[in-house]
Amino acid sequence: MVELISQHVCFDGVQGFYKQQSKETGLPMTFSVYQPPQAKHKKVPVLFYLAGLTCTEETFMIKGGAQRYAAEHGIMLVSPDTSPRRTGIKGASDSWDFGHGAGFYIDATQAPWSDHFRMYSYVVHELRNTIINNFPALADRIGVFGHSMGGHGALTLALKNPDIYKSVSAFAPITAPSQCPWGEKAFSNYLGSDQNSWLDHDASALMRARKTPFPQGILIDQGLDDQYLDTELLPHHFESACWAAEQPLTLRRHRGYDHNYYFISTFMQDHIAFHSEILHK
Ligand SMILES: N[C@@H](CCC(=O)N[C@@H](CS)C(=O)NCC(=O)O)C(=O)O
Repeated sequence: MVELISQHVCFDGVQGFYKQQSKETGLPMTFSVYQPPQAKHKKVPVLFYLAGLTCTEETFMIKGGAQRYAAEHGIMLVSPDTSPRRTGIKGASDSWDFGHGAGFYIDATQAPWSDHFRMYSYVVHELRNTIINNFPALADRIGVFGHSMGGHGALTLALKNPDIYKSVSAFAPITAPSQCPWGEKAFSNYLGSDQNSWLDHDASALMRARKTPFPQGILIDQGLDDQYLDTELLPHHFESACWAAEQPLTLRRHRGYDHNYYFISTFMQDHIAFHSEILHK
């Protein structure tokens, strides 16, 4: 059962915040949905947005500036929280880049995380079914995008499920988590020390093992003044993986922009248009 927390008219559509008891995480999960005005009369394509470290289901809806463009294109927006909350796991709130607010869109295999930190199955299966069953959503026209940790989530979820996600893009994604401090911290705790298991959640490694998974292209925007560019994000790894996989990639590097939502909102219009063109075909 989906519980409505609040809703607001926005660009003639409806911005809503919801809560649902999750079977995957075993806890109540919050999520947000923007229904464009077209959804009053017909089912519309759906675009999932996965946010970054420390964010919630509100961050993108408040700061991304996406609703105006989603209303123009007739696209529904869905954004989950970035992890289960109030897990009771010791230390889960101690750091900003791991635990609560940092689910990394994977299913943890290691205790004590594995009971609740199941964001991959929650987003790919449970939340998707919730949206299809409770909102005017077209089940076969789903795209995914995200930022930073959520950019990693978008790329890996799409690469693992090209049958589900027809379009994928990202803002400043973590592209090779098995080779950066954020990813190493999360994966060693959630997945354990066997680094082979990490590669199944590493966008660059996944891309290298595929052949043109998204023939209509992938769009990535990256700020060149992003403080995490050379330590955590490493877009050149994904760029060379796409080259090896013959995957068309538009990777735009922007002088002056940093890691935050001022950067994201600047290029939001292009991302919504990119997804709309593929999802409406
Ligand atoms: N350590 C800092 C930075 C965390 C950070 O930059 N998070 C990014 C995602 S990796 C973000 O989107 N923050 C939310 C925001 O800018 O509103 C904090 O806790 O605020």
